[in-house]
Amino acid sequence: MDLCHRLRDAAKPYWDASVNHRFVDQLLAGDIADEVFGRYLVQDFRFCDTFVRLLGAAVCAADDPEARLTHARQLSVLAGGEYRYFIDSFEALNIPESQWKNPTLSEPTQAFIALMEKACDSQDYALMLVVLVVAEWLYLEWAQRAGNTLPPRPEHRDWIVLHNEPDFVRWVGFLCNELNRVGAERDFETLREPFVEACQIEQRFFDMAFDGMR
Ligand SMILES: Cc1ncc(CN)c(N)n1
Repeated sequence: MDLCHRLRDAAKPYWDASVNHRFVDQLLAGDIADEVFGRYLVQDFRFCDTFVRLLGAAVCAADDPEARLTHARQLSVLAGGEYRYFIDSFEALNIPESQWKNPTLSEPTQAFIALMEKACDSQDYALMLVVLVVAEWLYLEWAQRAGNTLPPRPEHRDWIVLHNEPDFVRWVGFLCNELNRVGAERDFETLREPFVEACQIEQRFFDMAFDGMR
């Protein structure tokens, strides 16, 4: 079994709970409450801001010119289509700028930002890849649960498609190959710990969307 699959196995309870979370069930069915989805998107917009910093740090830390360019290309996706998605969705959900610009950060948002900043500050490419792999591979797995019929509302449908379209599949494949490559010589425990922590936060992030709801 390759390193990424060993890491995923080590985090199995949190990984599976996230991929099969009721948030995902309701998003795929298109019947997620606007209040729940809106709360999630406002927090996720803040997550994505630090995620951009993490990708920028990976551009600096990567040990291979081709890998640097692949990370740089993905930055343009975040700054382009994904940014547009957030702005359009805030409008569709009637969330004013005053609410999404400076929200109070939820506990899992703070925890994820702290984990990403720690990886940035470490200048350790393998640690950056651990967080990138969890964030992207776990999202690919839940988005691949989508069947042929996607929900009709663009804010639901596009969030799924952004995470299962062919370019995203290739991006996740690249990240996993990179972690398998640069993590091969590393002590497993030093990678397992942040990997499991990131999976735990992913689960709490979906939980948070239902805060105050039944
Ligand atoms: C919390 C979280 N984790 C992962 C992703 C996918 N980039 C995201 N948008 N938000």
